[in-house]
Amino acid sequence: MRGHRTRPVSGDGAEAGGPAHRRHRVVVVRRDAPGQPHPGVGGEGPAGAHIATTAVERADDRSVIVVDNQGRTDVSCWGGILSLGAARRGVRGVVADGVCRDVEEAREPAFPVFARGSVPATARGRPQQRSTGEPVTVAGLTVEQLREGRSTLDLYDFTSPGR
Ligand SMILES: O=C([O-])CC(=O)C(=O)O
Ligand SMILES: [Mg+2]
Repeated sequence: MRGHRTRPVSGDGAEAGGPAHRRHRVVVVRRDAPGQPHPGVGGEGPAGAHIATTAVERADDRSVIVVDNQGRTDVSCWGGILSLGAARRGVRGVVADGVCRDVEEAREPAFPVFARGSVPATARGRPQQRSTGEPVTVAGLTVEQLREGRSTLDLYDFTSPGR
């Protein structure tokens, strides 16, 4: 991701991965392209939840949240309230293919935010969240959320010991 201009905006970058022995899962958020408002999937459209709040609700201390805002830099896709909510749930960090705001509000909970930079412009009333939990392509990489009961070994077709 660094090679694609995503950089640590808040927190110690080394913290985002956490201890190597822990199994992390990824909660992914996909946003619509600029100028293409989406009617919403599963109640997450214009009348639905604010950006990434569903991801925060679904995440826990094994989670890294990935936000696909298609590299958009004119409006944020992550902010201080989201950082606070995610930090309280123990989320390990967020990687946003876009920009964030309220960077200083992520510092106090020491919540790691990786983004393309920061911008003051709120996401409120701007592009709408399309879905949570569906695969996304971020900086050329497809990121898929692990389903309950699956481990990273399954992604490589390895069999977990004892199965
Ligand atoms: O509206 C936004 O861009 C998000 C925001 O400020 C926050 O989560 O605090
Ligand atoms: Mg804010």
